[in-house]
Amino acid sequence: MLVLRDVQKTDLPGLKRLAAVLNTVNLPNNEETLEAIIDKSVKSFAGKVKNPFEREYLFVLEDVRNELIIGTSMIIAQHGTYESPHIYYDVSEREHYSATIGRHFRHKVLSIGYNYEGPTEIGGLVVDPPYRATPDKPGKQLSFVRFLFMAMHKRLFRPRVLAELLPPLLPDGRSLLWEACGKKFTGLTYLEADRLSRQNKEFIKELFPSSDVYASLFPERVQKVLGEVGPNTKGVQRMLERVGFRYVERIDPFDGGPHFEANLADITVVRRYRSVKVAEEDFDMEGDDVLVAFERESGRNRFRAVRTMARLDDKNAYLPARAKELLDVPPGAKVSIIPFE
Ligand SMILES: NC(=[NH2+])NCCC[C@H](N)C(=O)O
Repeated sequence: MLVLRDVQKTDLPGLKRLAAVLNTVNLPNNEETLEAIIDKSVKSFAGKVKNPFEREYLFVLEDVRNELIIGTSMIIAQHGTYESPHIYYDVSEREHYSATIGRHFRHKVLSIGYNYEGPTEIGGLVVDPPYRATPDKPGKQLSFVRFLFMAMHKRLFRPRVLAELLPPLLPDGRSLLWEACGKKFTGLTYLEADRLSRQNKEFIKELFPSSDVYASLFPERVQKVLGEVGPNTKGVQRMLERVGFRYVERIDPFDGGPHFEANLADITVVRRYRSVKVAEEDFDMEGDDVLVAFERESGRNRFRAVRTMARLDDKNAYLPARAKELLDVPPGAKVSIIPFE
């Protein structure tokens, strides 16, 4: 069985193993970066980062049979601050018409934009390949646990939630949009720029053209990837759409990956969030597929959640003994629940 929980300092080797097999920007394969992410998350869960909007939470999914970390996901309480704005391209359409020669054009125009009080961002979703597409649905668990956590702590998050989705990339990891645009203004490779942008965004603001860019100037195959997701991200896109996220006509200024957003309060599973007491009796038969979380006030590993069958009435949740054991929750304690369907 699988358990979702807040990352611990002791998870570093587990995360390194995962980062090494995946080699993705979502989980950088670099010890110092991983350490910094863990440290920030531990402080965030413990409330030791004073300003809630500076918190960043890393969830891990652990296979309890072999204690392997098989995936991660993140919540960044606010993406885009005064020191480090969230940068994007607004995608709009502009029409040109000449009466004298009778020509009409519809152009796609990219306009650079900045958010200084940005939305809450969900990201960093990775799953160990052998576990993908298994009946436990680890990817969906890691995605939904963020909605569960945000539903439990709405005041700690912004009213808008953003997901920046990965675009299709070339087999060698380059981006078609970057080759046609960003590279010409920065002199950097996509990988260099992507890495640098995690610490420093000044160079984007200074070097990217501040005026609008007509996408019509790009080769056809570049225009085609604007706002498209890569083949491995199609499932994520569908899942986000099912819970209420929409493409907001914004893309990543480097690679053209689309931005999907929703109001936190409107996300379907957030609306159906419930907080109830754990019943004395075990779960019997009829029930629903849910994600249940139990949170402790103090100590390490404050947050735990599992996917399980459960029956709910007005005040109580009837949980299988195994789920209670994995959550380490006593009868009568309050648990938080969202549907998993
Ligand atoms: N793929 C990238 N690194 N894009 C550049 C940064 C864009 C991102 N929205 C930010 O403001 O942080």
